[in-house]
Amino acid sequence: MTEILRVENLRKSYSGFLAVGGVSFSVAKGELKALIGPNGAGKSTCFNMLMGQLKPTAGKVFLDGEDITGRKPRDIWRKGVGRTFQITGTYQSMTVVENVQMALMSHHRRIFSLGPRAWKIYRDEAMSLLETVAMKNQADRPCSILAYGDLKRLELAIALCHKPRLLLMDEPTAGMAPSARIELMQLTADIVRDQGVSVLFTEHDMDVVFAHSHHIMVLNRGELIADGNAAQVRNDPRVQEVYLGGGTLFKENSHA
Ligand SMILES: Nc1ncnc2c1ncn2[C@@H]1O[C@H](COP(=O)(O)OP(=O)(O)OP(=O)(O)O)[C@@H](O)[C@H]1O
Repeated sequence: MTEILRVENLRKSYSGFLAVGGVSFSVAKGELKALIGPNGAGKSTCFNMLMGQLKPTAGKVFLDGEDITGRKPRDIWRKGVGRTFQITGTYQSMTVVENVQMALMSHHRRIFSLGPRAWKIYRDEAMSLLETVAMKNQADRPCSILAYGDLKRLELAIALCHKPRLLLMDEPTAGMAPSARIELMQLTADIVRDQGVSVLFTEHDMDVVFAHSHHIMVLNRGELIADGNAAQVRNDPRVQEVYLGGGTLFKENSHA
């Protein structure tokens, strides 16, 4: 297994309160890995430390072997760590393809160097990314009229503009209908398989988590209590205890 991300003994305390208490884990190249846990477990705190928004109290983060601990978010993003958020950050007045072109211009650092010609360039590349997320037929629609699930797929295309080696997805399916959730994660799994990108995501919907993740980590009160495949995590007594018996959360028809 080749690691893209390695986290060693990462800790964060807020005025003496230990939100993340020394977690260690890794994400492999081409892996789709979930980080789950009850509310307040420390998932967002962990993500924010990986992405540079929060400085760890202690511990190290390595990207492809390089120490990126405490680096600025923009540096980490430039090094190939992308992120999607719970709330989409698209420009509502622009069309779908223009939003992707804008992200491509930013990636190629040409955003301020072009005038009206801007919308002619990167269109083919943008259309190809829209094809990846099955949004090509909506390219010229304004974002303001898109369904929420389509906005999330567009956000994924925008994140891919920067050719991330690792993509962090914070509750990607929040606010979506159950069928759209499964579709979005299937799309993400296809991208992981076809492009070799690694994805680490947090999620509250256990059907989504158990249907698509290669591995699952469980955080509870800032401590990592499990890290394994679906069957290992489902059968872990500490995990079952945290999820109040598990029966209703870990469905038998989920993939092992
Ligand atoms: N800025 C802060 N100051 C003080 N405490 C904080 C701060 N941010 C988070 N916490 C606390 O740290 C703990 C972990 O919070 P965090 O948001 O990381 O959890 P989470 O697992 O992402 O939760 P959720 O699933 O509800 O988003 C919680 O007890 C939270 O109240």
